[in-house]
Amino acid sequence: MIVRNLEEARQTDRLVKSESGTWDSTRLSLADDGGNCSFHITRIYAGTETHIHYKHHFEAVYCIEGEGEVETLADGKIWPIKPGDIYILDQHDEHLLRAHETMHLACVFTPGLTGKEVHREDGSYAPAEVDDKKPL
Ligand SMILES: CC(=O)NCC[C@H](N)C(=O)O
Repeated sequence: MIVRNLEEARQTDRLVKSESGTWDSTRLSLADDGGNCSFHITRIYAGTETHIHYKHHFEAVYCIEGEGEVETLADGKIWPIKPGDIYILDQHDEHLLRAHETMHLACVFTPGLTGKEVHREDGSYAPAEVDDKKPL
């Protein structure tokens, strides 16, 4: 059993600030907890746009607070996002995330992030390392 608290986690290195200056994210659960996922509370700052393209991860994003939109680049479609909405990047969809107000999002990544990833220029995180010492 593991119990953590958001405000306490924000006082530790679980709080990560983006190099782009457009978001921060508190990694409440990471891959080393043992599940094949990680769980984050992410704040997307008001008035910003972030280019994201998770080529190696599946991500589900639930909006708790704040409004914005996602533009999927393959089709130019704009998806308004408000509290209560979930968007699911089931196709590794390349997108722009725009926040009209600061958005508070609960994000689940599969496979889970280790916490050391940085957003690369193409908007992705590197693939999870294969643990080849793990028994099959
Ligand atoms: C919604 C989204 O993917 N924002 C970027 C940050 C990401 N949630 C993370 O925690 O690394």
